[in-house]
Amino acid sequence: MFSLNGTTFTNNSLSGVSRCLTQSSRRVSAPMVVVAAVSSNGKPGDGSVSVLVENALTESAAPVEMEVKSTVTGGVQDVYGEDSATEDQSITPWTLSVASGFSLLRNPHYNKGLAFSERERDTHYLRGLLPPVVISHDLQVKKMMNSIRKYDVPLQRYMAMMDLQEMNERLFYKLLIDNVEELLPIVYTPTVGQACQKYGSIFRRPQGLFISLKEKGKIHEVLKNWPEKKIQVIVVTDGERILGLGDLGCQGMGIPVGKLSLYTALGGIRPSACLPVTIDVGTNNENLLNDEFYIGLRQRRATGQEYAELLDEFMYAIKQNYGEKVLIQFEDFANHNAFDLLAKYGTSHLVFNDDIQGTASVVLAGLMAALNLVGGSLSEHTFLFLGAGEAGTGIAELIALEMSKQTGIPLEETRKKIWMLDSKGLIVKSRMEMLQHFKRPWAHDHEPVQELVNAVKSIKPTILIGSSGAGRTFTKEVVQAMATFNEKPIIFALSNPTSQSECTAEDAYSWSEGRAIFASGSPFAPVEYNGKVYASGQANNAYIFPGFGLGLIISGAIRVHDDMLLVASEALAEQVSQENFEKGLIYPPFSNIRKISAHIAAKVAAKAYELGLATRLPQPKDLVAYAESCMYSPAYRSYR
Ligand SMILES: NC(=O)C1=CN([C@@H]2O[C@H](COP(=O)(O)OP(=O)(O)OC[C@H]3O[C@@H](n4cnc5c(N)ncnc54)[C@H](OP(=O)(O)O)[C@@H]3O)[C@@H](O)[C@H]2O)C=CC1
Ligand SMILES: CC(=O)C(=O)O
Ligand SMILES: [Mg+2]
Repeated sequence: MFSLNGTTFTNNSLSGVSRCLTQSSRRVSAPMVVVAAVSSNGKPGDGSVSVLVENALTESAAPVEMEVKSTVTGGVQDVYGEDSATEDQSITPWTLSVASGFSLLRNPHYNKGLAFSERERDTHYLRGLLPPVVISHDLQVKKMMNSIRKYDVPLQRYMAMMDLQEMNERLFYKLLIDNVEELLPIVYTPTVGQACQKYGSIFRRPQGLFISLKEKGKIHEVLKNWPEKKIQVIVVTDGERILGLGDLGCQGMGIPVGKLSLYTALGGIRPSACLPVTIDVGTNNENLLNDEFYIGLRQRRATGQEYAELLDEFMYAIKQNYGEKVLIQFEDFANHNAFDLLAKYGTSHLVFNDDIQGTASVVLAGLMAALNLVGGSLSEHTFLFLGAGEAGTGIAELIALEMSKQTGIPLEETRKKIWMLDSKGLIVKSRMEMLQHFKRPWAHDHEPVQELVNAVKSIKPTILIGSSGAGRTFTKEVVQAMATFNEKPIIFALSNPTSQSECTAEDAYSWSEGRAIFASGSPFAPVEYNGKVYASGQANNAYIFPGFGLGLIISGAIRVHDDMLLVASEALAEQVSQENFEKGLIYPPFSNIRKISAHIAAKVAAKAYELGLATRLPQPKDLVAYAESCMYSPAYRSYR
């Protein structure tokens, strides 16, 4: 235990105290680092734990290095700072210093690289550690984009981005925000898929928490090893259905890391409030099990009670550590767990399944916008899905709900406008007994149909949605069939990454003779067909979850409700401009995403207040302005 300027530090309370200090200081400047060679549990350890403390202690804190040498309790300190009477006992070698000099440059939260001003270089012992030039944040962005563009291989660009995130967090986020359309495909789909496939080889430093079966019984303590304490959003995966790439086990970590970087860049959640988690219960991926560089548990997946117990311990440890209002986003779980987890924890925690709910909301928004181009109301359309899993049935249910709200027709009836095909063919009543529970509402009267093309010809959908994870399944025959009975066929190829997309933008436009209204989960470059350029939209839940999460946080919501998903869809659809429609776009450009997120957040928050699910009172008058004011900005802070 020791005191500094009236604040008492103990081994156990150190990190907690450090966060309190951070929270209480918005106008901080001298970045402070506390270093102790103990574990965060307060036990003597072999590693060192760094806890960042923005200096809120005094207005005039000098950026000098202060060392507090500890003795074993009760001992007498000798001239060397050691207690010879107790030298056989373990000690805690505390050092406490303002982050300055070399350590400041190595600290991603505070580092500004060449943007440190002349004054900061003087006051923070940076002279000589940096070349003489001082450059602006904007010039740093330009320079970094130049370097990133030099890499031809997307994975190299991804690694350069990850290195930057670990070197200079604010530059990383400014780069991403200022160049979102160019960099989204790098930090997110499709490149993040490749990164997960190679995560074992490219793993350098922890970007999130790995919670494996080895941590069973200790998850509460493991959470304390994460340096940040005030967590608002957790994205968690167990790696079993990573994009359309299948079971990538522990290497799925790239997904929570990527999603959370979008929470910050697109939704303005502070990076320190984001926690990526990968639950490792093993993998059934033989290639990974035999890969010497695999980083996860080398065993087949635990299931049943063993799985449920680990998840249960995790969910309750989260609540114990971070409280009732931390948002837990389930991501890329396999459907045999995803629906059950959402149902199980939906009544006790603030949970959101992005694949089921976020995808539903983004697709509904795209459809609402598409109706401006094709006419008719939702209930006048007929829907066919290829893929009846999380994404497919999640979207179908939200569309049916919206149709029911618009028309007053019961949900059981509106569902009849929606047809689904899985790997065994069209979902029909005769298959009912064998169907998983989430497919049953979609089993309608029809003779069995095996092939998609035959289902298209028989059902004659106006809207075709791919959510199968099976690449190139919208064949020429399928798209041509859609174009024979639809003037403007609406075709969504949602599966990620690009390799798994049900068709390409070029396929959709050329096979439909330029008449398709097309959107895809991973981006495609504009396509030229018959002398005209067609730009397609990206139907990806990245439009929804950042703003949705922000809305939950600013209202202090305690539960997610379907009506919040519906208003999020409306908010997104409202952001599509006439100019976008004229280009055939049904989503607004990602370059406006922070404004879009603020609108989504405002509508979600308003709905939370209306439903009595908001706890942050009183309700702000202008929720859009409030949402915007809460958003993290990557602008550099100046250090005194
Ligand atoms: N754009 C976006 O924002 C999002 C995109 N996705 C993408 O959607 C895809 C599916 O995800 P998700 O729903 O979670 O996965 P699921 O595993 O839950 O569902 C996949 C469904 O596709 C069916 N399927 C698989 N292969 C075929 C095939 N060849 N023909 C017909 N049906 C097939 C499966 O059938 P069966 O049940 O018989 O096995 C299952 O019903 C992924 O690629 C994912 O990346 C997901 C979320 C968001
Ligand atoms: C986008 C997304 O969440 C997925 O493909 O799983
Ligand atoms: Mg996902």
